[in-house]
Amino acid sequence: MDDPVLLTGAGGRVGQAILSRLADEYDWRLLDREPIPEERRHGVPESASIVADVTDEHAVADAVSGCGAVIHLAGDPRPDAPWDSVLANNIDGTQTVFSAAVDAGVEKVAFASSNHAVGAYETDERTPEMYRTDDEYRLDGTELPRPSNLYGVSKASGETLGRYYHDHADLDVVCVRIGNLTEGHPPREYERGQAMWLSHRDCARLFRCCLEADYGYEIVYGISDNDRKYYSIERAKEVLGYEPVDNSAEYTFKGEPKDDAA
Ligand SMILES: NC(=O)C1=CN([C@@H]2O[C@H](COP(=O)(O)OP(=O)(O)OC[C@H]3O[C@@H](n4cnc5c(N)ncnc54)[C@H](O)[C@@H]3O)[C@@H](O)[C@H]2O)C=CC1
Ligand SMILES: O=C1O[C@H](COP(=O)(O)O)[C@@H](O)[C@H](O)[C@H]1O
Repeated sequence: MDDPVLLTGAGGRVGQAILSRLADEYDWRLLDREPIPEERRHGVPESASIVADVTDEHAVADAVSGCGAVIHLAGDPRPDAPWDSVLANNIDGTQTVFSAAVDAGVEKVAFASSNHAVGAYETDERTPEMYRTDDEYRLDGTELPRPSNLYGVSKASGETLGRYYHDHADLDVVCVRIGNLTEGHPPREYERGQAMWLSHRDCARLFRCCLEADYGYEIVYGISDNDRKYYSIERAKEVLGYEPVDNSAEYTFKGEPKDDAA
C-alpha cells in the first residue's frame, strides 16, 4: 500500500500495537478523539494526527481524502458498554467511516470487529471444554453472528455495514474478529482469554496483511496461533497470508514464559 493509510482509534491499545511496529512501513494518517501525545505517534508528525470524532462526517471526509486504505479501530471497546454509546461510537461512527471511504475512492477498509460478535456460541454445554487444547470445536467466520452483549451487536452491525459497502460500492472490506489483545503475555489465569489471545506482534502482522492482501469481503479471526483455540485462523492464513508467531501455550496458566519457569 503506497497511498496514505488512515488509522482511526490510533491512540488506543490496538492502535498502538499496530503503529509501534509498522510506523515506518506506511504513510500514516492518525485519527482519534483524544490528542495523541508525541511518544504515541511513533514518528508520525503532529500534522498527520487529526483530533476528531468518527461520527463527524466532515472531519472524517477530510481525514480520509487521498488515502488508499483505512484501519478502523475507533469505538467503545467495553463489552458492557451501554446502547447509546455503541449506537453512536460503534454503529454511527463505523457507517460514517465506510461511507467517507467510498466517497474518497479508498481501496480497502480493515474493520476491528470482536469475539463478542459471536460470544453466544460459548454455551453452557460447550464451555469450558471448548477453551481447551483437545477440543476440536471451531468457529471459522462463516457462521452467523451470535452477540454476547450490545457491544457485540454493534460489532456485528459493523460487519454488515462492511458487507453493504462491499456489495454496493465495491469497497474491499476485511472484518477482523479480534480476540483478547494483551502485551507481553496472554491473559493471566483466564482460559477463555488464553484461547483467543492476540499478541501485540501478531496483531501488527495481521493488520499488515489486511493492508497488503487482495480480497473482496472477508471475516477472519484475529488471534495468535494458540494451542487452545476455538476460532479457526485458516481463512486469515489462506486469504491474507497471516503468519502468527505467538502461542499462549508457550506461557504458564499464570502468564509466565515457560522457558523462565523451567
Ligand atoms: N483490545 C481488545 O482486545 C479488542 C479490541 N477490539 C476492538 O478494537 C478497537 C480498538 O480497541 P482498543 O484499542 O482495545 O480500545 P481503546 O479504548 O484502547 O482505544 C480506542 C481508541 O478509540 C478512540 N475513540 C473511541 N471512540 C471514538 C470516537 N467516537 N471517535 C474517535 N475516536 C474514538 C479512543 O479515544 C481510543 O484512543 C475497538 O473497536 C474494539 O472494539 C475488539 C476485540 C478485542
Ligand atoms: O472486544 C473485546 O474483547 C476483549 C476480550 O473480551 P473479554 O470479555 O474476555 O474481556 C476485551 O478485553 C476488549 O475490551 C473488547 O474490546
